[in-house]
Amino acid sequence: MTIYFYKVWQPYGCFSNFSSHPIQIHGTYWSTVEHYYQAQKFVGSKDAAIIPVIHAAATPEEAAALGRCNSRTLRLDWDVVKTQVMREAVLKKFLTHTDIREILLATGDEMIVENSPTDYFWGCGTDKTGNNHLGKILMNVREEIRRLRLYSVITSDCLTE
Ligand SMILES: Nc1nc(O)c(N)c(N[C@@H]2O[C@H](COP(=O)(O)O)[C@@H](O)[C@H]2O)n1
Repeated sequence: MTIYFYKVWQPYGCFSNFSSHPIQIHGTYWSTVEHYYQAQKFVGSKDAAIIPVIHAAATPEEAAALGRCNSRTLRLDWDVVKTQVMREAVLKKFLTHTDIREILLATGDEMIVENSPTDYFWGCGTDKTGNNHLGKILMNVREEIRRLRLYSVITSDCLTE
């Protein structure tokens, strides 16, 4: 059975990048994956001054609005790197937070889909034909964590909180 998620207050809301699960990447804490992802759009761009503003945004909605403002210039390689940026942040989120890691692992091999009515890149869009890249990343991260868990059993290592 396909697992659909979108808003944080709906079933599987912890899979949303807007969920309140902070991450630390390259020594900096980010309130949500969405804060980190939106800020990365401007690394090395002439509008990089917006990065600390996005970092300090009170909500992921505010961070997204800042990052989506059309008058700012995105980094030149954004379309090339954005999927990798997202994967790194989503992996970090599920390695950091034990409770949601267990929820992700408990989905077994089910298909996971971001049920966004508007986004045909990260989600499936209103007619379900979208690319669902966020769902694909979540399934890939699920596999990666299973691999790491197997490795930790073999080596008696631990996944750290
Ligand atoms: N508007 C909105 N509300 C939510 O609750 C969402 N989960 C999303 N989707 C996320 O938006 C991000 C993509 O942003 P850009 O279009 O690249 O600026 C990504 O994190 C989606 O998962 N949108």
